Amino acid sequence: QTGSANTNPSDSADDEYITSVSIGTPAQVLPLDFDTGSSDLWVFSSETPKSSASGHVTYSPSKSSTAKKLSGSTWSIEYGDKSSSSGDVYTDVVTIGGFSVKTQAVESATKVSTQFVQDTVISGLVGLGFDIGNQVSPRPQKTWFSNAASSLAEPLFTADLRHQETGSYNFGFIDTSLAKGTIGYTPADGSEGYWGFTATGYSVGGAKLNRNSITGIADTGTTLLLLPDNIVDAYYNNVESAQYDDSQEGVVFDCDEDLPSFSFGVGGQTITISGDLLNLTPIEEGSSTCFGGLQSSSDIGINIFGDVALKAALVVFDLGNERLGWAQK
Ligand SMILES: Cc1nn(C)c(C)c1CC(=O)Nc1ccccn1
Repeated sequence: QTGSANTNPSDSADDEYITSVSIGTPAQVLPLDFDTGSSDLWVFSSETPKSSASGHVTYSPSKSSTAKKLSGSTWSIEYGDKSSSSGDVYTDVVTIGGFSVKTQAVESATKVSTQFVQDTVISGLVGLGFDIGNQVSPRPQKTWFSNAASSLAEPLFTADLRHQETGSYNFGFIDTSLAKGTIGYTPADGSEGYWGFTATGYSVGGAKLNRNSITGIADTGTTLLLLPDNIVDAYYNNVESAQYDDSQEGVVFDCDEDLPSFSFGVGGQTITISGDLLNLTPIEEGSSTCFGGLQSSSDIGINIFGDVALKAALVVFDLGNERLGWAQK
């Protein structure tokens, strides 16, 4: 068996990617953010304070004949950007891309931070990280993919995120036609809950790859490519108008700059992110100053290959072989 779901950028800056997920009987369809950087499936629900839920599509377990309360279970999660949510837990049928998991833990939010309240285009997250990262207490729950893996043709999924166009999450199979290059594989480290890996080197503007390795995570739930200061500086030294903008908390530059590409080596392949993908968006509507897709990870403590990097590749999240595959798109 397999599953295939389309995913769409949430806005003109490709801030997030929205995928429709069916929950319950009859189906309640919610727009969710698939996040390989976390391991909880949580949703805005009938239990979310009305003021917080305003503008969001919500899940009502009481309207689902297959919903069951997981008595005594609660959850609470805080993301790296300090956004957070918490609540209680139901099990229900969850269908993604035509594949159904009958008894999936659906974490219902009774509390959500302002970042989520304001982000009305999504109704929650689908964690696609490793089960060890799940935040349900007292008994941690499995992710949707973990529950699905044993029934899928192959225990893997792929992410094909695109700039301003429809992409896909495929489960149980690899559509190699989505990629231009060969898929290179490298070991994945799931010990922290997310998909950790090491890139073997990098280069700016088509130069030869150096051999400075970068250890980080492949994170569909984070917008940016977040790397150490030395790499960020090496990149923006090639961008004449680049400067750090305190209010934007990142490097900005003139929108009409011709940005260099950024490449990294992984699994014997080279993934090149075009300069266009590294110009994220004007800092404000109509501004001629743009915000960079590559920013510093130095105060985060972890390097994150977020959507800006993932958009350049077809990425295979191979749980069965504990490895990540990358192919140029
Ligand atoms: C770890 C980290 N530090 N900082 C500054 C950022 C932005 C991150 C990544 C992060 O928070 N991603 C996220 C946020 C909400 C939902 C899903 N993923």
